[in-house]
Amino acid sequence: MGMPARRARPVRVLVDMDCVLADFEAGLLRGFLQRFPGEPHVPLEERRGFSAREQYRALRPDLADKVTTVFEAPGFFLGLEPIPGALEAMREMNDMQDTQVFICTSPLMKYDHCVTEKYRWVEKHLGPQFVERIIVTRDKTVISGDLLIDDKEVIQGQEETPSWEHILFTCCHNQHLALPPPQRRLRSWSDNWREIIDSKRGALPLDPDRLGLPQQ
Ligand SMILES: Nc1ncnc2c1ncn2[C@H]1C[C@H](O)[C@@H](COP(=O)(O)O)O1
Ligand SMILES: [Mg+2]
Repeated sequence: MGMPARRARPVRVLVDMDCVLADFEAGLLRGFLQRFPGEPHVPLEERRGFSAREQYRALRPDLADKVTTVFEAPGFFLGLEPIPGALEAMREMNDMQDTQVFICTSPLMKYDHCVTEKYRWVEKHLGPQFVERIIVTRDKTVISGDLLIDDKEVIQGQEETPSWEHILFTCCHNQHLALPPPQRRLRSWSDNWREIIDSKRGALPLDPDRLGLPQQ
């Protein structure tokens, strides 16, 4: 008998929510302009850095609290528009063989509306089967997966070497960043996310069922 063949493990993909599935940045700007007309604002093409709060603070210190009131307000997260192509990609990914999809999102520290509305957003746009796939955590490094598709340029936490490869999802605030090799980007949901998932399959053990090998 040779080495026992092990059953294939599915590729596990963790997909961030804000700026990857739900258009946080467009919703924030729209909400800010409605709530504070006449105040200076940061157009999307001028956004730099993950924290909108810090960029508004740099524009004028009192704007930091003003912009924060927009995303802490009831209805903000539920009202976000889906990122183009995101819902179709999630459904297709979820139907792919040997692929597990989870939505991995961080709540605001002021979580009152945010957490419930994230669940309601997923149910509204993707349906109840995806509600079962939601992981809410302030620390994504302790969640195990093969890929994390996320717009935040640096993802840190308790685990120094997370199991996943971080794929940077392009968003207005990160589009100008030059990534250190070998970090990869997904430029939009029209970009080749299938190829990125498939690139992880070679590293996994082979499935004896498919090869006609004896099972353990
Ligand atoms: N671009 C952003 N600016 C400020 N705050 C943001 C931004 N994107 C997301 N957030 C908030 C909303 C979420 O509750 C947390 C974490 O988001 P995540 O997409 O899970 O990193 O921060
Ligand atoms: Mg995000």
